[in-house]
Amino acid sequence: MSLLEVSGLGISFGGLRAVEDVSFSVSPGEIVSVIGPNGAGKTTLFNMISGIYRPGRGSVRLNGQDVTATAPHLLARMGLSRTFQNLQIFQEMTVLDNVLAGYHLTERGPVWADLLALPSMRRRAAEVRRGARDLLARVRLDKAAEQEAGSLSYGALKRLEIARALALGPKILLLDEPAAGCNAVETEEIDHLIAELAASGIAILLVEHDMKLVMRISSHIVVLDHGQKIAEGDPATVSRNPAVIAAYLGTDAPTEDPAHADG
Ligand SMILES: Nc1ncnc2c1ncn2[C@@H]1O[C@H](COP(=O)(O)OP(=O)(O)OP(=O)(O)O)[C@@H](O)[C@H]1O
Repeated sequence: MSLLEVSGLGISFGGLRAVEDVSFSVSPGEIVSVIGPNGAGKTTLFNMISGIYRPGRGSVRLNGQDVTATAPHLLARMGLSRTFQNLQIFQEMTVLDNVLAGYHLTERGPVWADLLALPSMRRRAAEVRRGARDLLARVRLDKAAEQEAGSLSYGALKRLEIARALALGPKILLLDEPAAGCNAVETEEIDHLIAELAASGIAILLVEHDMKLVMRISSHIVVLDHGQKIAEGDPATVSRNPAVIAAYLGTDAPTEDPAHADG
């Protein structure tokens, strides 16, 4: 069974049908990318899946359960985490504290236990710190744990954001343009990290403009244009699809023509 099932999802803003009747699914360990020219509806689709927008039509199922329009913090507890197109990092906090912030959603201990510094809470706090350090090692930022986040390179900040999303132990991770603004080396690091996360069994749903990255790592690609799904399939099939090529050639948006992006 698929981990995430999106069925007939749609939303309108005023008269504009920003997303219309979009369906697809994502299984554990799979990397599914959503691509399309600027304004195609990718971020809006992400916002509906992650509970930020209430869909006008259709449904989202997580592990067989209907989670349509469930609040983001509840979805996070149920195993769906996301990152955002614009960095959501606390620049003045340390790298480690940024990851620790990601644990808040799952912490459910009573406040009085915290205030009394009960041994159980101290043990839990130590466990969480160990977990946060393990996550930093996973994104290759363990040596920077005590540094101010603001001192990191852009690519490192993008990986830090992924580490924070991992704090919640997601079964599926939604990544909104994880390589945007990164140079070639940083993009390759993100590429390896995403592949490692998928290999560990996490399902990945990706929105990304970097076609080389998309074509290299995706198991499946969903193509949107003007809010509608115009194609889907493996990278080779999608990059040869005439409707996809036409959608990209009709705009200045793409980083690269998907038909020539496998090099
Ligand atoms: N909150 C909103 N209110 C009104 N219109 C919106 C809103 N959010 C998105 N739209 C419109 O919906 C359409 C889809 O936008 P969306 O940002 O989802 O596209 P996108 O594919 O993510 O684009 P990009 O690649 O530029 O990030 C656009 O026409 C956009 O102007």
